[in-house]
Order: sequence, then structure tokens, then C-alpha cells
Amino acid sequence: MTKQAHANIDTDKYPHINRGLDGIIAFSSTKSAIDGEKGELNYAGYNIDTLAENASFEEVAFLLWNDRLPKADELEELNKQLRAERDLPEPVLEYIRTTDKNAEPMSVLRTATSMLADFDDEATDNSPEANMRKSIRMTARMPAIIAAFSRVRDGKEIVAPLKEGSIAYDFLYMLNGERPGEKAEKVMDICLILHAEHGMNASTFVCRAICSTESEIYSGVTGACGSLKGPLHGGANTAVMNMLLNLDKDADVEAFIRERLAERKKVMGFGHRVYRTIDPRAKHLQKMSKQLAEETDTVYLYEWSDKIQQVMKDEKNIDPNVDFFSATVYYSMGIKPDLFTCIFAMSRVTGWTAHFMEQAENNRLIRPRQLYVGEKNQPWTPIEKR
Ligand SMILES: CC(=O)SCCNC(=O)CCNC(=O)[C@H](O)C(C)(C)COP(=O)(O)OP(=O)(O)OC[C@H]1O[C@@H](n2cnc3c(N)ncnc32)[C@H](O)[C@@H]1OP(=O)(O)O
Ligand SMILES: O=C([O-])CC(=O)C(=O)O
Repeated sequence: MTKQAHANIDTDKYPHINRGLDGIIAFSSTKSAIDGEKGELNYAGYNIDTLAENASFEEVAFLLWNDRLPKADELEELNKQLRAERDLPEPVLEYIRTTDKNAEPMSVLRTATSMLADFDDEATDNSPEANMRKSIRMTARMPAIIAAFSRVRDGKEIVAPLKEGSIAYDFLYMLNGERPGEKAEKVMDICLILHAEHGMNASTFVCRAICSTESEIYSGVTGACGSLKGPLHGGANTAVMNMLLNLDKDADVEAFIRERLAERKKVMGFGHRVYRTIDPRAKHLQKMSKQLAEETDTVYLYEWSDKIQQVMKDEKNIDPNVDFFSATVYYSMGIKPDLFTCIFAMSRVTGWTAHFMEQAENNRLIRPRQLYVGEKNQPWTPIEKR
């Protein structure tokens, strides 16, 4: 009955209803520009290709938080702060040690990020200065949470951060218990750059909506984690890998995809609300996926991905998004599929916090309207007569 009420909406009478807020401009922002037709993405004035080729993730974080690139001493200072803040409070480590080993890593990341607020004296200080310090703290600590849970559930000791090098370097060190090579660090760094910011995506919208009530930044990031983990958003990278790993080695991938489409099922890692062509981030990830597959024994996964891309183009004219090739990149690096979305989050925290601070600077409560499609003023029926 309720479903029927939604289906019966007279769209001539209510032309302004916009399911999914598609195309609605709700904010102005200096953080990123997406040209969905051209397949172009800029972060605060810099093309993603330029950043992927030249920047470090830490430089991108500075750019998103300050709308300009850092000078050498500013980058050094930011790196110093990011390294100094990597330790987790003991109760957060204890939560990670004692939570269910089968918990979803994104749920653990969400809960532990929320807990960080309890051990931050500045948690409820909404001043721009405190928000910047908390953004740095969360960016520094989220990788430690992910790595710690990954080790604990595998029955291994938690590895403390080295507090050296880049976020990518220390994350891989904490995850694997050994210092990463230059190439692995570089690949991870580029992945973090590519995932840092993307306009008014669902999780960033959630973060801004939380900010708009004058709540605080840990709540914004916690809510954003909850939004990102859904399979229609950041959770798609895990879903892509699970789809590939569930196929038999001799599977007819083309037939598998055609069958899914015939059943009107979605193929994860494809399609986008804004892009009408290939996601510019996917191009970088595809290149890395191919190279890494050739260096490991996972060439078949790249070949499957390539085939899926062709079928999706032929059948639906739909292109890969950021989640499609990131899946095989992380897999080739030996990372477990259910950690992929966490890696997305440890990058996107920079975009979320940048938007939180931007919203706080120019705030208005976010509160759209709904069209009520139910009954009204019904007579009361006593419980025994219902
Ligand atoms: C980081 C990110 O969040 S990137 C997105 C990650 N999500 C995914 O990869 C999940 C798969 N993709 C999708 O579900 C969608 O493309 C979304 C959610 C990303 C965008 O959704 P919307 O803008 O609402 O588009 P919508 O879902 O209405 O799709 C429009 C049409 O394209 C089809 N379509 C879109 N994506 C796909 C897909 N991945 N596989 C098959 N068909 C698809 C839909 O079935 C629909 O077809 P129809 O008009 O015949 O019904
Ligand atoms: O913009 C979106 O809707 C989703 C996306 O690609 C992202 O958040 O990176």
C-alpha cells in the first residue's frame, strides 16, 4: 500500500519532487569541480591528472583544507603534525582488540572514529582552528584504526605507527608489519590522492548536513563513514572484488555480465550520478591495475575487468567509476577486499573535513521538504479492534 502511494504521485502537480536530489545545487564550494560530460575533475583548481602525477596525498590534504598548495615549510609542518598524531588512544585500541573479529571493517572504522572524539579535549570546540587540528588528527589516525583491526582479526599483534614518512608509507607498515617498498608506497599514495574529494557525493552531503546543525566534526566524519560504506557508494569497491573472486577461473565473464544485465541487476563499479563518460580517476587506476596484474599472478583479473568494461560499454553505454579498477589495484597489493572501502575513507576524510569547515564558515540548516503521501486524521481504533 505504501509503495502504491509513492507510485501514484501526480508528477504534473508536483514537478519539483526530485528523487535522489539529482541535479540540485544545494551549496557553493571551492573544493572540487566535476565536468560529467568531459570526464574532468579538479580539486580546488588543480586537475586530478596534474595532482596524480605531481602531488603527494599530504599536499592534496593541504590543498583541500586551504584552497591553495602548501609552500615547502607549510608541507613540512603538516607532515610533522600528521606523523605526531598517528597514535591511537589506549581505549580505542582496546575496543579494536575486543570487538567481534567478524565485524565489518567499515563499521569498526566508523565506531573507532566516533570514539576518538571522547579522547579529544577539543571535540566540542567548533572554532576554525580546532576544526583544522581535528581534521589533521582524524586523517592521521584513521589509517592506524584500519591497520590495527586488520591485524587483530588475523590473530596478529597491532603494529604501532613508525611516525615516519607519508601516510601511505606508515599505513602499509602498520598493516603488514614491514616497511613498504617505494613502488607500493607510491601506488597507495596515488590511490589516496584519487579518492580524496568528489563534490556533493552522498557521504559528503551527510557530513555537511551534520555540520549544518552546528554539531561537531567527529560526528560529521562518523556519519560520512556510515554513508560511504553502502555498496552504491564507496562500498562498491569491495563488491567489485567479491564479484570477481566469486567467478570460476574458467568463467565466461562476458556471458556472466550479459546475464546480470538481462536480469536487470547492477554491475558494481559502473555508472555514476554525474559522469556520462569514464571517470577520470578510473583511467589512472586502470593503468595501475594493469601494471600490478602483470607483476603478480593476477593478469586474469585484469583481463576479466577489461572484458567487463567492453560489455558494459556495448550493452549499456556505461563506464567504470572510481571503484572498479581500485578493487584490483588493492587486491594486487595483497589487501583484503573488505578493507578497500576503509582505504577510500582514510583518503576521503580530507574531503569530508574540508567540506565540514566550508559549511561551518557559511552555514544554513540543511532541511529539505518531503511530499506526504499517506492518510491524514484517521479515526482512532482501539488496539483490540485493529
Ligand atoms: C565512489 C562512488 O560512489 S562511485 C559509485 C559506486 N557505485 C557503484 O558502482 C554501484 C553501481 N552503480 C550504480 O548503482 C549507479 O550507477 C549509481 C548508484 C552509482 C548512480 O545511480 P543513479 O544516478 O541513481 O542512476 P540509476 O541507478 O538510476 O541508473 C540509471 C540507469 O542506468 C542503469 N545503471 C546504472 N548503473 C548501472 C550498473 N552499475 N549496472 C547496470 N546498470 C546500471 C540503471 O539500471 C538505470 O537503467 P534504467 O534507466 O533502464 O532503469
Ligand atoms: O560523486 C559521487 O556521487 C560518488 C563518487 O564518485 C565519489 O564520492 O567519489
